[in-house]
Amino acid sequence: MRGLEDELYPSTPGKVKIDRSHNTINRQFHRCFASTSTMFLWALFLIALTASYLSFQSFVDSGSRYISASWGGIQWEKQVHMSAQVRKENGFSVLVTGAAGFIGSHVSLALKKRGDGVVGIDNFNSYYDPSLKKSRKALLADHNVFVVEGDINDVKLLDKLFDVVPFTHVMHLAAQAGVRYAIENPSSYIHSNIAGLVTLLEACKTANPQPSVVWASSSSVYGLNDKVPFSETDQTDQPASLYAATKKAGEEITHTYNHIYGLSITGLRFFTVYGPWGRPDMAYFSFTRNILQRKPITVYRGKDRVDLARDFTYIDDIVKGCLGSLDTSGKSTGSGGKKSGAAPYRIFNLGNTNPVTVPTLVDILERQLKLKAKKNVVEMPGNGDVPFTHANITAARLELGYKPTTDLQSGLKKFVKWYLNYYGYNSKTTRNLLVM
Ligand SMILES: O=C(O)[C@H]1O[C@H](OP(=O)(O)OP(=O)(O)OC[C@H]2O[C@@H](n3ccc(=O)[nH]c3=O)[C@H](O)[C@@H]2O)[C@H](O)[C@@H](O)[C@H]1O
Repeated sequence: MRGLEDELYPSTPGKVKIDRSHNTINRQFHRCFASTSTMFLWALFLIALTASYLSFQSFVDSGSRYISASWGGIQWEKQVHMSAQVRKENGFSVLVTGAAGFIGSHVSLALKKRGDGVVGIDNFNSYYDPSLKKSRKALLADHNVFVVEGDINDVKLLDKLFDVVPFTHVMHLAAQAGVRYAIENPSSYIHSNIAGLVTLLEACKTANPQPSVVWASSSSVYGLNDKVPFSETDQTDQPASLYAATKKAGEEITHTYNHIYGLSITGLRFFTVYGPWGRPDMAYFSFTRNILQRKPITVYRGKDRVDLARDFTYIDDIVKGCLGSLDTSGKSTGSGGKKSGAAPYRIFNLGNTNPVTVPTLVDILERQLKLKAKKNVVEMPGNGDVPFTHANITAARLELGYKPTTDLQSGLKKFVKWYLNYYGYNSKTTRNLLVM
């Protein structure tokens, strides 16, 4: 008699026995029934296999975008405490979101250096090379800044952090950045820039004491505005990208939390920030990489062959603007989720006030790298870009003491120096590369 295992597998070809007994019909019926149930079992097995493969894939995908690292425990709390320790009179304890990001890591370091307590949070997503984020985290760890691996959408984590540390300020820099990537992955902008923002504001509103919040808006909110330079009072109701729309929505959402709960809010409209430890997705960074690797770069051009221009702003100037914002933010007025008076609501441009065209950016890089770029000049695709940006910084100058001091040439020099060093273009190799 064949066992269940035998029924699951077909007989060896060429070895099928012919059944000649008088019970043939009965046996054939059984055999037929057995082969149907075999097929059914196989089908079930395949469905289960496919389902587990798909769920494993989605686990891997989501895991690589939002690494859900574990947090909590005595040791973890100790690290958070240590990192939040204030080392000067009237210093702040600041929660920096997006601390392993470009601007976040620079701001965290500057705060720590002047004696404020800093705790970072970052989800280390894979929008660009997470190893660069890990290196920034390591750099911060060398300066006693602890970066918690977690997502700002994690309510329990935020509650825990506010439990452990009575943060005086939140510097909210975590976001899905990038103007053109929104075409590819719109939901990531909603996840970080809308849902994440609301989750964070909920935690801030409930915290006791309520922290003052300074957060990253963007020059992109000016969208199709053509009145130059861009002032904070200009219209911002014509965003050109989903990224810009989520940042504009952020300005409205933060206003609501200021109005209802008395949270002190300062929104900073950053203008194309660049510098060492920068973002690989941005033009100055990817142009440098491609030029060094002798790969072509694509230079976008506006209608009627007009060059695109940006008010490129150096990271150190932006850091000063962020610190100035924290220093002047004023207090939140609410407690236990209730407002007890009006709190400041402010928005500032942080730009350089000196727009430079993209071809000029390329010229500067060519000179500094001593290499010629292979340029493909194409018309700007309609995927969210705007033709130019130019900041009016009067308000920031008056209220924050903001005064940018680094022009594009000097800033790029520092960036290129960092880039060559970080990516191991040692002096010998670099000398080989520095041939026009
Ligand atoms: O101020 C902001 O709020 C935003 O600044 C930044 O956006 P952008 O000003 O668009 O910077 P970036 O991508 O470096 O492109 C610069 C120029 O190069 C052109 N560009 C770009 C890529 C390319 O391959 N070719 C090209 O010509 C391109 O057409 C553009 O003219 C941040 O990424 C964004 O997160 C947000 O913070």
